[in-house]
Amino acid sequence: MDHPELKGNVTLANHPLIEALLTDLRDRETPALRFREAVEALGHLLAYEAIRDAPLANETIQTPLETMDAPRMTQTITIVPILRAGLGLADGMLRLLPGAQVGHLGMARNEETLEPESYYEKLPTNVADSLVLVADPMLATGGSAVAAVQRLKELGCTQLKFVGVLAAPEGVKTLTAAHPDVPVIVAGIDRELNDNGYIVPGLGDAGDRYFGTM
Ligand SMILES: O=P(O)(O)OC[C@H]1O[C@H](OP(=O)(O)OP(=O)(O)O)[C@H](O)[C@@H]1O
Ligand SMILES: O=c1cc[nH]c(=O)[nH]1
Ligand SMILES: [Mg+2]
Repeated sequence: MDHPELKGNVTLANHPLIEALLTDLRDRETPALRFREAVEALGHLLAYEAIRDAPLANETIQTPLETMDAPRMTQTITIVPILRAGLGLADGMLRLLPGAQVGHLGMARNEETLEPESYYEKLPTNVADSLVLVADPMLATGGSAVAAVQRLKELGCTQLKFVGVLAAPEGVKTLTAAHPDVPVIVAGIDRELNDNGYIVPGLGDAGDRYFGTM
């Protein structure tokens, strides 16, 4: 499928593993345990894509055979899940980036207005000096992602990326228009939003399916 929103800073991470995991998430028959595993595995794979351009610095190390200069990642990374659904994605990302720090932003979408309402914030004091990976599986209207990035910019963050699983074209457009400097990495872009602000065909309510709160 052609995705006109795939331009500039938007990456559709494609790999057979990613596509198959996304199908598991979409399938209404997928049990909660498998849904959680698949979200976490996608966090792992999407983090791999998100740090593709991370800077490296050489360090002198000793192999069992000789001395050599070898690259290490030097950048501090902060993973910021948007609660609740971002938590599972962030867990998978952390498995790939065990040295990362984690900040939390609590946001709930008002079911009538579809506007995000902020209810919690806890971020590392040095967040502004780090590469911040905002994690939320769903980019629907884009309201939650725009507000999260806005808040992180208010705190001085300049290196931000949004990592998501499934987006609606509307969400991609809104996020990239509001924050053209922020790369967006997603596993899928669906057809549209329905009248209730759900992504279709989609996967339903990610937070409810992950936590079993249907
Ligand atoms: O792009 P938007 O239109 O803002 O919608 C996306 C948001 O909606 C969902 O969260 P929700 O508010 O349902 O909270 P939850 O994760 O606690 O279920 C999802 O996890 C995103 O945060
Ligand atoms: O389809 C959607 C839209 C917003 N949030 C979800 O969890 N799913
Ligand atoms: Mg929800």
